[in-house]
Amino acid sequence: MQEIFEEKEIIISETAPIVPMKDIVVFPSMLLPIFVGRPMSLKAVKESLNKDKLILFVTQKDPAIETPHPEDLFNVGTIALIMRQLSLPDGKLKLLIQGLTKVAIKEYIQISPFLMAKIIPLEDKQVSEITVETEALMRNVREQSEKILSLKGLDYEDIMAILNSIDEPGQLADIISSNLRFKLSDAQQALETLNPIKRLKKIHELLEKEFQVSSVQAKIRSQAREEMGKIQREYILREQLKVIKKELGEFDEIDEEIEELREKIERARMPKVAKKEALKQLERLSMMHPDSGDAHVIRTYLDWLVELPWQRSTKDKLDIKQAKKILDEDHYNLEKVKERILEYLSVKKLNPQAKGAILCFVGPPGVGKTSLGKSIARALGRKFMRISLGGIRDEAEIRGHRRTYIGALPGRIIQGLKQIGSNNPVFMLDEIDKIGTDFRGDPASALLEVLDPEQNVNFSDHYLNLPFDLSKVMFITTANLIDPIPSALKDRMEIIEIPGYTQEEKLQIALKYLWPRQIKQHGLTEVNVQIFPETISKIISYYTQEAGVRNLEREMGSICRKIARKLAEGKNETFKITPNNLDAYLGPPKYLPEREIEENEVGVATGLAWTSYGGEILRVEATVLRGKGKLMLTGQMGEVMQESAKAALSYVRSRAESLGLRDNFYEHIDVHIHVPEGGVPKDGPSAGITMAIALISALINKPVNKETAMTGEITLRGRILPVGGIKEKVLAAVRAKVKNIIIPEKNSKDLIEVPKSAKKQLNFFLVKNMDEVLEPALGIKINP
Ligand SMILES: Nc1ncnc2c1ncn2[C@@H]1O[C@H](COP(=O)(O)OP(=O)(O)OP(=O)(O)O)[C@@H](O)[C@H]1O
Repeated sequence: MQEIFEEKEIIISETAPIVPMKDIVVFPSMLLPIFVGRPMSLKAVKESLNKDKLILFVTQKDPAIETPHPEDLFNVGTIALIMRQLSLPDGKLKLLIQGLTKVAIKEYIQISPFLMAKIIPLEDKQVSEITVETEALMRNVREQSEKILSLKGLDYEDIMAILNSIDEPGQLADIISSNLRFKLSDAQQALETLNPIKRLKKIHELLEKEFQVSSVQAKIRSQAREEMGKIQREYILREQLKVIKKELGEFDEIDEEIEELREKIERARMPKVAKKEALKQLERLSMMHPDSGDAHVIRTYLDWLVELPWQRSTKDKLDIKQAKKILDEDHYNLEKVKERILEYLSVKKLNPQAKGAILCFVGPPGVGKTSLGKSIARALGRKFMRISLGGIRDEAEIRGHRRTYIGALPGRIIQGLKQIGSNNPVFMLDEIDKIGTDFRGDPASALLEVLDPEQNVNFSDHYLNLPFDLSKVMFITTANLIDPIPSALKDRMEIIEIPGYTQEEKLQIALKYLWPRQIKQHGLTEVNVQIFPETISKIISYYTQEAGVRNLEREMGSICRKIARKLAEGKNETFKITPNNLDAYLGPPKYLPEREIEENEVGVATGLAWTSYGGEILRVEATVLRGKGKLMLTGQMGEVMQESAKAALSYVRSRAESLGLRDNFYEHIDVHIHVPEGGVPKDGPSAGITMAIALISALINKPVNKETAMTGEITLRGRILPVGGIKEKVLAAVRAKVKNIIIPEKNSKDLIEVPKSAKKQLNFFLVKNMDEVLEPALGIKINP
């Protein structure tokens, strides 16, 4: 390269065309090949070739810019001579260039079609003498370069020969910079430093840093190589073993099975502990007789491990508007519940890590608890899984059996997750109010571990004997009644009550959801069959008696089946289902509206009960017989109900005088209280005031107003305490066509839940104590 300078003196003109460089800083002493492809650069090269073959290479501040403007370029670059050029088939040019001198850009005189600038040559400062210090610096720099090049595994001998031959500090710095590809900004800074000693010092620093990075890089590379080597070695050995066994005729299905399991373990993306355990068990399996019982146990265990969705999740859709649309599409009304679900999803959207509360839907059967769960899963884009906990008494149902048991299996939670194949489904646990406890452990406490966000990250199933992360699962529980839910579980859940539907609500649900769904499911259309709202009302009153709509849907299903058959038999007409021809489809009515009492009777009071099937009318009968002060209670009353009857009697005794009874009236009589229907067990304190009224009516021989229904717990002193299920009870009172309803004053807050249409049909008496009940029920007033 020296030769070029000597052959012909090069005069650098005042202007130069510019080629912007994306990823390299060109130094004066560099001889290097360059590819030019951008249109602006090709034009600049053409200009230079037409003139003096000199061209200015300036580096871009940001390599990502495709068409740089002056402000995108550094201000100092290197003028180079194009020594050779070669056109490539793709239109690019390959140049061989020799860096000549640094220049600073004074001003741009042209921007398009290529950049051109006025330039001022920059001279390095003179170094008068090479001091000992400089010499030492130069040696250090050479040594470091050698180390780095060798760490990078490059062929360094030629470069070192050049570096050793240079004794000018500035030139040494440039050659190193051009050969050791520093970061662009560092290399540019070196280019701009005109003091050669300072420049070399800067290079020294950069080399030091580079050395450290290269050492670490080399270490990582060798570790990776070692690791790969180990895996490859094992693989090769195993393959060889296979071949040898095959040659010897020993390779059989067992080895193949082990290999297959090993591959499955590798693919199952288990956490480290689980994988370690799986490989351990696989090793044991490979040493066992394949038909032994133990081998079978291990095989089943490994099958479970490899098929569990350890890391498999579905992606959540958290579009709240869309979720609302889906919930509305699937369910009529239920605004409160939907609102709560949307809030839950919104929190999830803002903070995906949030450990949301566990929702618990409580309500009678057929009110849509399960189908709400399904809608939530649909709205979130998750899978849906449902298991029923009704009647579970054994803890192992939840947590699995230890593997030592014959036929042991994981618990239902792990089973469900395997079945569904993702670790974040919406998981519905039905009938949480019906789990029991006995000598086989306490399933509720195992459930606590499942539901508690603090613990379920490491849920341990006895069968797996390994922690499984349940924290991504969205658990929803359902129950018919709140009270039987174990309180520790209740504390961890957010209870959302879904009370029964009114007649009107049922009608709307039937018209908008159930009927269209049924006709579609049976392959019918609106053309084949028409149903009238009055017909549906008749089905609701005469063919079903429920708080939900499940039986209603079933009855509609049977209508559709009958019509489908007729159509299939060739009857091509439009079937109109009217209240009058309903019998032809569903047979005679199954229920007649609740019996109305013909006239006011002595000793019969109308109470209101709340069962898991909704509200019901409850007639309480009391009779006074000659006797010795005995209290007889019949009609399968539970303990609480019996105590409540005793409290009612004690109240009557304490108010004997005001009621016009003798002080010791009870000494000569027996009292019998009966609650029909005798075959059905009943319990709870809410019939307290009803029993008291029936009793007083029998004692004072005054009939009870048949238009009045009542509910409330009574204390010994006649105070009236609030009771549950007010909405259901009010609805039952409306169905029974009574006019007045007596409820505890403390229950007034629950009336908000009661539909307005129902409230309009009743006179409400909100009472604080028993004395206030006497007037609407018996038409008597007593002094407090
Ligand atoms: N508000 C509603 N809007 C539309 N359909 C409803 C509504 N409520 C209930 N349903 C329908 O009633 C049927 C029964 O509901 P679902 O099976 O969800 O009841 P459930 O409350 O889970 O009962 P269980 O406690 O017995 O499991 C479903 O087909 C459901 O779609």
